[in-house]
Amino acid sequence: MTKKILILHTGGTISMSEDESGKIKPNERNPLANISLKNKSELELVTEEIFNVPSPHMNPERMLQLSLRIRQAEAEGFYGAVVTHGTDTLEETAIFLDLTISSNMPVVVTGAMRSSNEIGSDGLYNFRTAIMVASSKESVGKGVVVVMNDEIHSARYVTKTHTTNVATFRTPTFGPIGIVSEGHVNYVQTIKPQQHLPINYVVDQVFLVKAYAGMGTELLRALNQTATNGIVIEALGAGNMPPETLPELQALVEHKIPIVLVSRCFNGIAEPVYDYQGGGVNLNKMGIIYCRGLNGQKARIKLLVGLSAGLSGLELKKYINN
Ligand SMILES: NC(=O)C[C@H](N)C(=O)O
Repeated sequence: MTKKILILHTGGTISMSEDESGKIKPNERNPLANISLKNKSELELVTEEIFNVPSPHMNPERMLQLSLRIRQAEAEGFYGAVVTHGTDTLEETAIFLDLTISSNMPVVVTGAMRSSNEIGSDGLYNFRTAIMVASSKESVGKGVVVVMNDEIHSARYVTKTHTTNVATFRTPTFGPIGIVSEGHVNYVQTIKPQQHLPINYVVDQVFLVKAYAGMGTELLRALNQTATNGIVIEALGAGNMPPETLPELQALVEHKIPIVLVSRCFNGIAEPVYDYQGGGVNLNKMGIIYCRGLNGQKARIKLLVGLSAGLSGLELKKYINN
């Protein structure tokens, strides 16, 4: 039976090319139109250019538009979906889709580090591999995955780790969930299921701040406003903050602005472990929410999705904790 795969192009280097001076620019015609597949007769590719933007131009409204299109695709009989995307914010869009699409349909996000006409361009290759993964029966029920450089990563934990290397996408702490080799899709691990919130609207004013040695109250005070819906802090080590920040953190908690804490460390999980002034035990008692295993930019998307679904108080805490 022919499998229908929805291809959603959003832009990024995968759709760009290099000019004579070596500058990378968007194209009128998407270079991925030239794809050739081994099992073409078994697949029907339906292509839509939903956006044509570099990924620093992505935002939660566009992520929502993508999510809504994919949710509709299942009802239209699609077997799977492939999203091509710029790599700079790919991990944010991927987790947004993962948190907001509740179906078992395979959804694969991919991109490229080299534009279409550069030597060693990885765009067409990643695109073809992504289609292979999206059409594999092994991918059903795996949630949203990111496929780059022959690796399959969960949308939840994958992150961009290098500015230019084609092996930039990595999953710190947990590793990839699978690989593609010799045309075969191999999953090697499954990750914990999570709650899906199929939202239809997104809130704004959710901020991300990084902690540093000697941090004071200035940045946090600037965010202590009625318009602020939530704050994610990339805290120190296992989840600690400099003591000088405590009065302003307390003021934010009193103003009922949700504060979510992750670690600024590349590996590991933030947890309330240390019982000193500014240590995690203190922060947890104050009502600051710990988010396990996500990096700052992903925790921000999770907080934004939770708030957009109308969660607050204990419900929000439970959602973020899991
Ligand atoms: N490799 C890439 O796709 C980077 C590009 N700046 C983008 O995110 O759109």
